Amino acid sequence: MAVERKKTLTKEIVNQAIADSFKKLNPWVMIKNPVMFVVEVGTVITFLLSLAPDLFGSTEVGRAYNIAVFLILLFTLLFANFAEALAEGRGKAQADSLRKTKSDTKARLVQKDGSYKEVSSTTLRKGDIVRIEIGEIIPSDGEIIEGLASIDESAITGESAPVIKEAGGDFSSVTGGTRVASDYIVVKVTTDPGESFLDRMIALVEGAKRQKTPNEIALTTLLAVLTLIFLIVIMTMVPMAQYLNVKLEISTLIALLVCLIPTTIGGLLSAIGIAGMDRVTQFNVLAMSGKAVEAAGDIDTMILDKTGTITFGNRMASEFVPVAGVIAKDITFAALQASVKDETPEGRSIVELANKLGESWQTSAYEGAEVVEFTAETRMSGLNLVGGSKVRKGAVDAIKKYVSALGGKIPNDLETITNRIAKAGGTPLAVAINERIYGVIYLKDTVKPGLKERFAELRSMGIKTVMCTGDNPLTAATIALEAGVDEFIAEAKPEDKIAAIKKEQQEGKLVAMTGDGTNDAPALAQADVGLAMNSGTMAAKEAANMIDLDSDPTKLLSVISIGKQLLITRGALTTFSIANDIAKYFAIIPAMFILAMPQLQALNIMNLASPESAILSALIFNAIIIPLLIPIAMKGVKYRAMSADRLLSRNVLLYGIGGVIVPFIGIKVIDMILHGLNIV
Ligand SMILES: Nc1ncnc2c1ncn2[C@@H]1O[C@H](COP(=O)(O)OP(=O)(O)OP(=O)(O)O)[C@@H](O)[C@H]1O
Ligand SMILES: [K+]
Ligand SMILES: [Mg+2]
Repeated sequence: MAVERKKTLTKEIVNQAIADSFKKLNPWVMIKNPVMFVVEVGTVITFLLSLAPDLFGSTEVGRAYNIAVFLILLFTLLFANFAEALAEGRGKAQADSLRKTKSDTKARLVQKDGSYKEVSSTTLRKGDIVRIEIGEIIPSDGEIIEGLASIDESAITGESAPVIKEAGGDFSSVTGGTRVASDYIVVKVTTDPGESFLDRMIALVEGAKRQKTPNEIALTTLLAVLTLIFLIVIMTMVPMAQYLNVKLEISTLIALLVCLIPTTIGGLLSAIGIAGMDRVTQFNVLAMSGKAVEAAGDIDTMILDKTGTITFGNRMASEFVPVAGVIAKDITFAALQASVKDETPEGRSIVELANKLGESWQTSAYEGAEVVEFTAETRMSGLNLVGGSKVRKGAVDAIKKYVSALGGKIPNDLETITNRIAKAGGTPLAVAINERIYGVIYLKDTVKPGLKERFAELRSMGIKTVMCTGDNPLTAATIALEAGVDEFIAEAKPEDKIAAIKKEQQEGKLVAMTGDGTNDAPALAQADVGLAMNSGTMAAKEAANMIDLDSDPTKLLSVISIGKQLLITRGALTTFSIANDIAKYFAIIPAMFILAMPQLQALNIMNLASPESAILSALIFNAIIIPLLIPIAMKGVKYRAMSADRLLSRNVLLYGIGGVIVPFIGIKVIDMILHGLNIV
């Protein structure tokens, strides 16, 4: 396995994170986090005061006190940086291992005259044609235009079982860096250097292009405003204290400010976001943005495509059923004619079955015939023969319409045959030559196992599942029942899939869509969360904002849990951070004013050893709470499937009340230790 994804924190990652904690002290980096930037300014000022205590006027505190405040502030910064660096660490390690996969490979470029030329994979551009033989690494992303091969994708998916890829249809895309395990393929390159799937994956896991999510930006703004308010409050204390004849030391004011501004959440905020994205990657899902992961946490409706998503999508012809008055040989031959030029897996399986039944064809007989390719729009395909005959096969309703328009009659038993196939979950394709319907092709597909239980889980979370398919209503109903989705939409064209999503969105709902085909691409782009199957087409993968490397549609369930967990963790630690202030008030304010106003003794409920001890204890608590909370920030607050209201009240209670009580105990304990050690 080339990618070590399951590995937790290694010694190297921790060492690297320690080094990065110092690098991140760079003010240009720090200014992106206003709360910690204020701490950094305070650190610089107390550093200067440690060198020259009288720098800003006469003082009564000693140099040692200033040095203590400076060091605690420095550690506060380092702890916050460490949290972020640690969260980034695992992704960086994974990116390094992916980069090894990307190392320069040789490519066999197919030239205009059909001859081969060996070139470096880094020179390949969009539109180039390359041939890859058994055992070789695929040099770039592309679509197979010739051949069928099993591909070992373990380099990117970590999954060792090879997958079959072939020209035509929804399983034709290959990824640079994967290996051809059998046969050969000819591939048309679809990306220019530097823009490949692997490049994007590396940038993603490394967090190079990580952008703050709207939620994160909103919270950062709120924290910055809180910081500003506390800054103003503390500045107005100075004239007030002068009036009361109390001397307020600058280092004490800075300590107070740092204790009151939300440093806990400010220090952990980006670690929470990065770790959330990393958890998604652990599940073999590539999320292009944190925004998509957060949106997943709030999803109301999930729309799934059928073929290739709910089913495996390797639809194979299993039977040709003639309508009354047509002999078996004629329907078989009609089906064959309709499919000789159809490069989709469905089309090829029809040709194979016809061959097996003893029908063959001469290529020469079809020279000059006009190919009518399958589209999701027409839901038909076929040939216009030189003699003028038009052979068609396709979705039964589409063929019925086609034949009726030509003045043809619909056979009486067509419905019975179609219903039998559809009720078994198969896809019926009607076959017609001109205005006459000959019979039906039975295409078989298999529902992926284990879907029912997982959709039931989604239901218990209050999420509705809707299957949206191009297939007929009866097949759709059968598969919907077998898979356990709540609703289904049949005979859907690409625009109907978009319309279904828009309708839900207009009702104010957040919609997730999973799909694999080119026809799903617009819908994947329209959805708030678009999850493409890795087995699917490039178009689908490009339109989506998440890709499941295991091609499992229920993977969204894990992403939803992670999204919810991310939102809850952020909320819980914000609550905790702000609730902490109460204890710090009671520790510091009495300590600052007690000499001038003995009445304040009543506020000194914590009974701390001395004013200095009170301030330093609060500041130390403020610093060490950051590393103590790193495990929660990284792992996330445990998420249990329950209603949003219960979840909220539970967390407010736990982290709100905990946030008030914990620092009282913590500060008191630190004070006792400092006093016991005779430090203050
Ligand atoms: N090669 C083909 N030639 C003719 N008709 C086809 C062919 N492939 C599929 N069809 C018909 O067209 C319909 C629509 O196909 P499309 O690929 O858009 O959706 P689907 O595969 O049925 O469902 P989904 O959207 O869930 O993947 C199919 O249900 C089938 O009836
Ligand atoms: K604080
Ligand atoms: Mg599909």
